[in-house]
Amino acid sequence: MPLLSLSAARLASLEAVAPAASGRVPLLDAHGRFLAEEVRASRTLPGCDNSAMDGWAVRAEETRGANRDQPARLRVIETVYAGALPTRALQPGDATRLFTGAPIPQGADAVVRQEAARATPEGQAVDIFIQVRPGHDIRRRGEEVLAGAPLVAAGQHVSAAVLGVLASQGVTHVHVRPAPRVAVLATGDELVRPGEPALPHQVYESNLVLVAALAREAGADVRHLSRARDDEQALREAITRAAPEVDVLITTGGASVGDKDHVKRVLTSLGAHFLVDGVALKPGKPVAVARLGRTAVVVLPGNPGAATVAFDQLARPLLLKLQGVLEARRRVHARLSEARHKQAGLAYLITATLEHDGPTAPRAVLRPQGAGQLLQNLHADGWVILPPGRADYSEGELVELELFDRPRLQAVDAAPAGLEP
Ligand SMILES: Nc1nc2c(c(=O)[nH]1)N[C@H]1C(S)=C(S)[C@@H](COP(=O)(O)OP(=O)(O)OC[C@H]3O[C@@H](n4cnc5c(N)ncnc54)[C@H](O)[C@@H]3O)O[C@H]1N2
Ligand code: MOO
Repeated sequence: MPLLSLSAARLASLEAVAPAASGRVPLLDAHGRFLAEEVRASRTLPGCDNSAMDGWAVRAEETRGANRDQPARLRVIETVYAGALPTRALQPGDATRLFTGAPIPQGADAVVRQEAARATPEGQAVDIFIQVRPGHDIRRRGEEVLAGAPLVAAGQHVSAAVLGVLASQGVTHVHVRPAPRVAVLATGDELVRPGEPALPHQVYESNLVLVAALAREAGADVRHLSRARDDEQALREAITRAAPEVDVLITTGGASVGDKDHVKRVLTSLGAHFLVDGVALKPGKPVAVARLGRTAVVVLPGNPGAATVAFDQLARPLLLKLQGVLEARRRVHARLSEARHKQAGLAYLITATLEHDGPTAPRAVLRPQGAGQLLQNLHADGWVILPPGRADYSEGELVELELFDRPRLQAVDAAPAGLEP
């Protein structure tokens, strides 16, 4: 199979999965999932004009000219707490004592907070020390949202903020799709389990925890972590054990062309159907995506830096699609901090930090890059994308940077045709 371009590989790999059926769950169980439905406001909020402060409801015109030396004296006709209703309308010269959240009585058009007034000892009257305008310290009915307005779109991540909004509407349950079940399998004879002694030629196995955490960040339920030797039989057994239990099996290592790189061969012998086998991408070129029975399989290269890029570009979209979500990262233009030479036929993704140093486009400061390295990923703002078709880039040249932060999320079925995932 020839190397696919990154965008072609993305589209091809998304064919490996379809969104799971959604179910209705209690609000808190939806935390961290993605909404499978649009939620509209069923209530207008606030539901009525109410006080933003503890104080007195007044007729604003009756505070004209009031100050500490010449307060406006008003008669207090009743006290209203949040959750109660006023029973009397304000007539000229009246005020109602009320507390934050209490409904505004008829006839009142402003609130004076209690620090700007003083009640007489018996509480029958109040001296107002400030002049207020109509609307002062009143939260207006509907100023937050009107019944029927869209609140949260399908595909949105259910954060604490989203849950708060839904609860404020009296919602108890929402539709979400279940977390995709994931297994991660690391291969490599040179790998040593963290915690055990490692000689200089040996490597601590770090991809299991790395990939499991990346999968969780994409909403997955990581069920199964395992390791296998670079041995066809051991790999066959490990894959056969893990795959049927999960929606997505992610392997790392043994993906390339070396004598001990058996993963793709073993998958083929088990009947896997490859949708992607190699991408014009660096790092991450050997990545593959296949279907093995009902399980999608993503074969990541063993180099941790390459595994990170390949996961981000192919496994993450696939996990999100299972949850009904299409993610589009924001892109900005930035000036390259240094010249770069690359292989012309490949797209390069290089971690970078953005530095805003003036009125022009920000600088993309490239992190030291190596497919085997991970430190480059710490504190990065995104990937600089150097597309295929060119080999040399000069310092200061404008390039595109894909930001990790605040991607746009949409429901898969709501995505307009032609939007590149
Ligand atoms: N002759 C060629 N050699 C290579 C090619 C090629 O096209 N022709 N491709 C290169 C590319 S690109 C990559 S990326 C690597 C990845 O290949 P593998 O997936 O087969 O990775 P391994 O050989 O198993 O390991 C590579 C490297 O990563 C370390 N590693 C592996 N697993 C882990 C782990 N779980 N935790 C930490 N580190 C791990 C391993 O020790 C190796 O250093 O192949 C190139 N070769
Ligand atoms: O994917 Mo490899 O990391 O390009 O060397």
